[in-house]
Amino acid sequence: MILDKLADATRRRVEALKAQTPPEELKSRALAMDRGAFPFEAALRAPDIAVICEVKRASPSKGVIAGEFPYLDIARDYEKAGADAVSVLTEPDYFLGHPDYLSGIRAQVGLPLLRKDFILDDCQLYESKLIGADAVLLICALLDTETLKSYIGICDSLGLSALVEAHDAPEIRSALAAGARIVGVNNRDLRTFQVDLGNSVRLRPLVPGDILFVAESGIKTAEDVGLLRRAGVNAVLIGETLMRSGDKKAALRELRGMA
Ligand SMILES: O=C(O)c1ccccc1NCC(=O)[C@H](O)[C@H](O)COP(=O)(O)O
Repeated sequence: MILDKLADATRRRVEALKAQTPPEELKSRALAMDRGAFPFEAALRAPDIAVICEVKRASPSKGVIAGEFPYLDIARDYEKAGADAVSVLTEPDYFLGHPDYLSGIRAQVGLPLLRKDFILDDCQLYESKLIGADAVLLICALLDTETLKSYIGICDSLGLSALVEAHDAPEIRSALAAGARIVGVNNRDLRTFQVDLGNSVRLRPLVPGDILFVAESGIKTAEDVGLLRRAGVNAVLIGETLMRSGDKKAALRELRGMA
């Protein structure tokens, strides 16, 4: 299954990161940074459904999405188009991402930034803070409840928000037991790559109203966003649809049903 391959590749990157910089040094440098005021969470509490726009070059399900990849222009276009936050894929092996994409975007874009990667070790949380992330993705299928809880605690100490991703009811229960303040439901089944927006709609009632709910993956039209808005979703995370659009502003207006 793809998650096993992603986890194996991540473990190799974690070893390389630790060989490059001792974990204690990563930790002390990250903790010395300003903690901030959790801008990612604030952005998701928008009056209408918030849109997190993703900078995504390739994916395991779709292969290369963007042959040309002017990631700074893409992120700046998202900001000009009225995105609420930007998600940046930094995973190099299957998504052709890089941590430098996030730090480069941080230098030029004022929106809250989500680091989209596969976190398996606390040193990646410190690294995420150091490269300029405001939020990280924690995936229930990769982390047990105790580890999620511990990582959310580290995120809190750094001023990072944690988007805790679930795909089914047991994973939602694990996310909530770990203290997640933002739960993301992935509409893509990572075993089959089948997308079903009904997954977010069905799981929405399991998450209390004071916890932010993000619907992730496979969102293509204003009708999709409307369905999720009516289901009480706080935010949508959209990658491929926006990446394939030449006019980000028009695409975002269209998705929000404002065209
Ligand atoms: O996108 C994939 O193929 C994928 C495969 C395995 C693990 C994660 C994957 N995607 C990460 C994401 O969460 C999406 O990039 C994000 O939700 C946006 O999805 P989309 O709008 O469908 O590009």
